[in-house]
Amino acid sequence: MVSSCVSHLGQFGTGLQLYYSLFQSRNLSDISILCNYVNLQKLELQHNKIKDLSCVSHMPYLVILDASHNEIFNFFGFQPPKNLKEVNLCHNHMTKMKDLSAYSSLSKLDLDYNRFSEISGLEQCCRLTHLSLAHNKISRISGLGSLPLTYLCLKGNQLERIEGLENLKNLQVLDLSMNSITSLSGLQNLCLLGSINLEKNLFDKHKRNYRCSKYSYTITVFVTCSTSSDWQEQQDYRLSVVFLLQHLTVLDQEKVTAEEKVSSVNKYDPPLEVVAARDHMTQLVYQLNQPQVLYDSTLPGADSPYPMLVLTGPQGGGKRELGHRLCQEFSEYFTYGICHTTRGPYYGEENGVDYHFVSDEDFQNMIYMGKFIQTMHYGGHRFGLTRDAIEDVAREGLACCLHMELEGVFSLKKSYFEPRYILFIPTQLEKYTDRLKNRGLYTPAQINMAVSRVELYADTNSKRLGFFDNVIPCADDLEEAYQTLRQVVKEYMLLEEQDEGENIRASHGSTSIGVRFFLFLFMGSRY
Ligand SMILES: Nc1ncnc2c1ncn2[C@@H]1O[C@H](COP(=O)(O)OP(=O)(O)OP(=O)(O)O)[C@@H](O)[C@H]1O
Repeated sequence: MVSSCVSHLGQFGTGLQLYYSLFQSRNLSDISILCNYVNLQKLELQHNKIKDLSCVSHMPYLVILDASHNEIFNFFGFQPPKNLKEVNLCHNHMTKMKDLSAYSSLSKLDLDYNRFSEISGLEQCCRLTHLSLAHNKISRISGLGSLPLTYLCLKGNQLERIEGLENLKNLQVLDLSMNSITSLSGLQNLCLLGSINLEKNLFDKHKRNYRCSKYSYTITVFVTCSTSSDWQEQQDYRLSVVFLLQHLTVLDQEKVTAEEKVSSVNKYDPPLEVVAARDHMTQLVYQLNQPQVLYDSTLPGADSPYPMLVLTGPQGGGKRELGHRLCQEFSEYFTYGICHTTRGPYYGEENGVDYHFVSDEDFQNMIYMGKFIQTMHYGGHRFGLTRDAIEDVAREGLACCLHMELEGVFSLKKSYFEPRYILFIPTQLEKYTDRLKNRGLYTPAQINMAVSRVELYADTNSKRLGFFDNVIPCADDLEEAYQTLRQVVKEYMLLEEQDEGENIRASHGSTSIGVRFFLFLFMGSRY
């Protein structure tokens, strides 16, 4: 039978000089006669009843072997042809893989529809770029080491976790559909992955926390059922995968759109502008829903806006202490605007002095009541500046001094207030870290977050010219920073060092007149 096939099919060259041979669907079981065809380079044996491939040992030039849809039990039961590149052994009866290090040219291996329960013996196949093991009985991804795989299909197995892929740096296409996977964890480092199929798995409503490498935010990704018919859940699921795998172009056989990419970033790691715009919009909408109150003390005048000083910088870097000292020294001109927070008071902090300490519920109600100009989440707590806080200061004829994180600054910049923004930036990270540790208030994670945000401030300063009105480096000793701060503030106020006290007091008598004059200078000198 085989010899008649050989004589009829695919023969070129003469006699035993056969390069390409095709024996599809011939009901063949014994192909031992092929031992004589030593020059074969491509052999197609699919849809037969072949059990034994040992004749391949006699084909040193074989490059492509297709023995799919046969009855083979023995995995690679032949001596390695030196140049064997592509092997298809799908739809056979193989159960155990063996060491393939001798098959060093192997680049494509199809083993779908067998009975393998474990991936092994492939680690040394340093040219293997395509591996398909769909519809086997594999329950763990292992044995892939750092293969140069660009394509990996493990569809229809018994996988519960995504693991063992972290070193597949070249992976571009991954099919894990029809398994029992419940979490996306394990996909994080696949930065070249362009196409993934996760259909028909067991993702349910588990919350997963991923650390965003950039600024060490912890974001929560909701992994929802990919087979769910609920549109919103489906959207959340897609966005969370797209966020995790930023090079993705195809997800579950559907093209990933540019809109999805933007939405995923805006959802899970929004740029500061987006956070600020959302916060501003929220506060504005709730304010507009309330009866309008005229806040006359802080309304921008014809010549100048209401003066405010905003001290910003990473947590615990010194801005609060410096601000307090400034308000004490220049108490006739500045006082602190008191923000609201949902965090509990630290030892020594007083309600209504350091913050208004409120519950989450009260804070939320205040948002609904349109009380806030800006709010922000920080370290698991909420912080917010109300219009009343500024108004209380303004009614005393004083300028308002505030401290806040960068997101607050972005948000405040969208309002009609036009403060001076002074950035305090730690210059020695080690000392800044020690300072945070010594305060004894923060967990290691909080310290890491605060320290990692120094870069965010520095980046904002270097990329946005004029975003901060002044930048004051903060070394370990805050004295120098304070002297710079007072100098800066005096320059705003157009005060000369030698006669500052008399000058202002003598010229303007009462505090409020003095302040009004100072306010004019304060804001006017800016433009
Ligand atoms: N309304 C607000 N908007 C944005 N950020 C705010 C607001 N109020 C306070 N913050 C900032 O939130 C961060 C956390 O506030 P918290 O009072 O817990 O800080 P802290 O540990 O006392 O450190 P710091 O000495 O920098 O204030 C600080 O950087 C603070 O300046």
